[in-house]
Amino acid sequence: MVEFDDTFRRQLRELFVWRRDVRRFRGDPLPDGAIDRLIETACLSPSVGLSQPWRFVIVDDAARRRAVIDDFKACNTDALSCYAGERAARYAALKLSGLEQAPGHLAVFADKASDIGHGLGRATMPETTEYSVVAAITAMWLAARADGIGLGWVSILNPARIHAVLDVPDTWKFIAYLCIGYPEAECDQPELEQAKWEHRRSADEFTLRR
Ligand SMILES: Cc1cc2c(cc1C)N(C[C@H](O)[C@H](O)[C@H](O)COP(=O)(O)O)c1[nH]c(=O)[nH]c(=O)c1N2
Repeated sequence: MVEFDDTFRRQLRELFVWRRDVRRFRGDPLPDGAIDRLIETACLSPSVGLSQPWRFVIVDDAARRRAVIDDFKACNTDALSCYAGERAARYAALKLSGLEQAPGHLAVFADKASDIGHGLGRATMPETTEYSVVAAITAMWLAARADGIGLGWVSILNPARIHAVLDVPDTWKFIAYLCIGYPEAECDQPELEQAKWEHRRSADEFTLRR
């Protein structure tokens, strides 16, 4: 039986507070096998029916990385055009990916066709496949931070384009593109909060009692 003491609980709380979405990476590379170890930890996550629908693609190929960066730039330009006035100026000033600097690129997909888990839990809620993959990404995000490694989630991308660039099976649904590396700085406040784009609100605002 494993027990966790107060010191551990305090540190775990600190891990949640200090986990960040990282867009600014130092240039130094990750140790050999670091991404594989994060994937192993992510694979301990809960999944609907134990379906383990997560599929990981470590992207090392320079041409594929370049294609992803180009897609991000195109999508980010489109996104900017949806804002006007002061909000547009604020959006334009945000740094919304570390794709160019991050030593590690990792794409994450959900396999919608896998029969692992024999369909348990998915009949009325097929989207639980994607939820399971997001649960794994969250675990990886925290595990990375515990190792001093930063992770940045990029969703300003065209899923069909990423699918084609990475040449993965049609049944895989694109969930996330992750930049991984050592952060330039540590902070206990989201970067979007520092940039005054949005602020973190209290849990009361999101909690109903019935
Ligand atoms: C599904 C999803 C998708 C994205 C993100 C997150 C998640 C959960 N986030 C990161 C997001 O902006 C960040 O989590 C919040 O601003 C809160 O900051 P911390 O994660 O607490 O640092 C994110 N950030 C970014 O710079 N570019 C992006 O495309 C995205 N996309």
